[in-house]
Amino acid sequence: MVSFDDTFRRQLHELFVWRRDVRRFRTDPLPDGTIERLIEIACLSPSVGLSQPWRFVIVDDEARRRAVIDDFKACNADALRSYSGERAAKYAALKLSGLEEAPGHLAVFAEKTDRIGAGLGRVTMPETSEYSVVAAICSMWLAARAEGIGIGWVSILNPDRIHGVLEIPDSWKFIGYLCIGYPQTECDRPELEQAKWESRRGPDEFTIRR
Ligand SMILES: Cc1cc2c(cc1C)N(C[C@H](O)[C@H](O)[C@H](O)COP(=O)(O)O)c1[nH]c(=O)[nH]c(=O)c1N2
Repeated sequence: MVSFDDTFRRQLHELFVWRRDVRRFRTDPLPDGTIERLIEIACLSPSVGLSQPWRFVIVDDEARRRAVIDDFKACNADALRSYSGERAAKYAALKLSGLEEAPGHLAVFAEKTDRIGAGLGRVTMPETSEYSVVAAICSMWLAARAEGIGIGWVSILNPDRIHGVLEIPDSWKFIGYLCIGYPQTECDRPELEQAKWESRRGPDEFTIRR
């Protein structure tokens, strides 16, 4: 039996508070095997029917990384055009990826056709395979933070282009692109809150009873 004491619980709470979406990375490399170890932890996550639909692509190739950065720039420019006035000015000032600086690039996909798990839990809700992959990313996000490593989730990308750049099978659905590295700073408040883009709200705003 394993049990967790108050000290651990307090520290775990601190981990939740201090996990951040990181966009500002130091460029020093991660120790060999770091991303592989984080993937190992991610694979301990819950998954529908124990289907383990997560698929990880460590992107080391310079040309592919550059193509992802170019795609981000194009998508971000499109996104900027969807805002006007003060919002547009604010959006333009945000830093929304650390793709250029982060030593680690990890693309994450959900395998949609694999028979692992024999379809259990997915018959009425096939999207639960994507949910399982998101759960895996969250585990990795927290585990990384516990080691002082930052992760930034980038979704300002065109999934079809990412598929092409990385030569990914059609049955894999793109879930997210993660930048991984040492953060320049640490903070207990989301960067979007510091930039006055949005503020974090309390649980009362999101909870109802029936
Ligand atoms: C599915 C998904 C997709 C994205 C994000 C998150 C998630 C869950 N986030 C990070 C997001 O902005 C961040 O989590 C919130 O602002 C809250 O900040 P903390 O994560 O608490 O630091 C994010 N951030 C960013 O700068 N560029 C991006 O493309 C995305 N995309």
